Amino acid sequence: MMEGEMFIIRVPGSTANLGPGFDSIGLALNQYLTLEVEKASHWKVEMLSEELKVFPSDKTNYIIQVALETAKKYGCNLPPCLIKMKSEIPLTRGLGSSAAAIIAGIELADFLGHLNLSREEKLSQAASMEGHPDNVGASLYGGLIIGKQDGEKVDVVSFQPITFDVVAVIPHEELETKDSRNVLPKQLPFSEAVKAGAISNVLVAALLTGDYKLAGKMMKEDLYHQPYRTLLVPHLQEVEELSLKEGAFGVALSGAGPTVVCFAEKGKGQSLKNKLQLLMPQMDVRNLAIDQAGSKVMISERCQKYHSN
Ligand SMILES: Nc1ncnc2c1ncn2[C@@H]1O[C@H](COP(=O)(O)OP(=O)(O)OP(=O)(O)O)[C@@H](O)[C@H]1O
Ligand SMILES: N[C@@H](CCO)C(=O)O
Repeated sequence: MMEGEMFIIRVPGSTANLGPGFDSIGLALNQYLTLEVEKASHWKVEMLSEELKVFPSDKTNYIIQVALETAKKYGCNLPPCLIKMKSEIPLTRGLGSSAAAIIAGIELADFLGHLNLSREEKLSQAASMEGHPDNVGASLYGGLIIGKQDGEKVDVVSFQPITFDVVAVIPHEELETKDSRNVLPKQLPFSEAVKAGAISNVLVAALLTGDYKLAGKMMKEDLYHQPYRTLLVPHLQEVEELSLKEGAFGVALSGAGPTVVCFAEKGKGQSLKNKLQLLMPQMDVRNLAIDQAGSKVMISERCQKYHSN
């Protein structure tokens, strides 16, 4: 990459768990974190979205830290850059903002450092930073992902295209993932763990065979996390009742919350969104689609030529 040339990294946000797929299932959504990157004399981040202005604009920015750590792991030094960053993903709301930031940092290291990492290598690095593969896997692959992590080893299966609408009901209050994980039990009795695993298995089978009614039933029956987190997310039950009545086939807490995601058959999302927004004016209700592509690095022709040399 030459002085003055620029490349763009675009990473979708995501929703995790879909009810019983705790720490394992992720779905990419069409809200994006976007970085415009060009070489500079020192590291600097310019925030183009108001919400991002809470983050450091120097080398201590999380995305730069992820990039530097990734490059170091592969024995590479990165040249400093100016990053212009904007985001449509609300922060700390359960819509995968931290996972998108991690994927952006890894894509930055991969491109700038000519690392040529495979998607599996990127996922392994991202999941070990985030602690679970659900949101990072969706941000990287797009579509629906189902993953299992053991330290740095991740097994993942991804499915595209997945076609239903997603309506996100986003409260104005933040809920940090670590606080939402603190209310979960350290252990489950064996019989309950077996039941919870079976519910998750049926969810996956129902989603992949298009049996959305059954998928919605499984979302509600989750035993892993939603029963414990309703204490922190009192609106979950109300959103669930209203949206099932208004045509959603399923409702789940989005990741660690506090956002609630409602799933509707293709084409039904807009009217569900309009109805929910009227019923809950205090919430930010968004009609979203599933991102099928995952993270992308887009480069100019000259830059591409340099990069392939
Ligand atoms: N664009 C960004 N730049 C730097 N740091 C970010 C960015 N986006 C998110 N983060 C970091 O991620 C934190 C939010 O992570 P958290 O896991 O609590 O919420 P989330 O990722 O939005 O939700 P969930 O993990 O449930 O989907 C922020 O407080 C910040 O530290
Ligand atoms: N699976 C994670 C997603 C949030 O990072 C959780 O529910 O805590």
